[in-house]
Amino acid sequence: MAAPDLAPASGSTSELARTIDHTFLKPEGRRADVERTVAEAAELGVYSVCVSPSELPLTLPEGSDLKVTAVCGFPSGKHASSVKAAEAALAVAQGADEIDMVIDFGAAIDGRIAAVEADIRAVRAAVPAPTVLKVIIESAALDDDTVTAVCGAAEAAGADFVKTSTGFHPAGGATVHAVEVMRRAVGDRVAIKASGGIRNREDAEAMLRAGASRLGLSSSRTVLEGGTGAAGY
Ligand SMILES: O=C[C@H](O)COP(=O)(O)O
Repeated sequence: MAAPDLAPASGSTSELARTIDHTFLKPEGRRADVERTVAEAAELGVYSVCVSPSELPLTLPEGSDLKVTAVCGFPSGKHASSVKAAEAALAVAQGADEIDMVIDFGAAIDGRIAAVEADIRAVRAAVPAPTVLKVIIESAALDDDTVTAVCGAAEAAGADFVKTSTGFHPAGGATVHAVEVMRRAVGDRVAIKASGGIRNREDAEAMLRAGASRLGLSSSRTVLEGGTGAAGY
């Protein structure tokens, strides 16, 4: 398993940028939107650019150290495990450094945690380290006990990160409370990514203080510049 990325929050804008997966996942996204997102990610100095798997391979700016993140089983999580595994493996073959997979959170609500763990294990087996595997639990759709149980399943299955949200669920996105519950569940053994609905710097820094070490943001520029971003993905 890759070493968890647990660097604490720090005050500088460039250090905040290095916690960000700059994200563009709009279903109606066009190639020019993705190219703009990649260029903006490089300009802002963020950690990675996060896109849909059909956008891979990406052309990165010359000399850039930008990482590539692809989502998997996104956004519903209701894909067969073998399909998620194949999707993740293809994304890595096409240049993804990190995979953000969505669990079957309906199964989690049912209490079928062993099935959730098996689903994560299937993807982990398809994309072993050094690929970083993040597990999106859609925390706003789950109660705290279920969030805790799913975090345990993700840890047991070898995930590098647990991640709050897709940003697509009507129940909402990341909250400080969810990050705190996740931190209690995984300690410092698994890293935490907060994503979905983070629109300003104050909220971004609150997530980091609560225990996240990575942020998923479509409003990266506005957040880094201290403004308030619009809803988006
Ligand atoms: O994982 C990333 C999310 O889709 C980003 O959500 P957002 O558009 O609310 O920042």
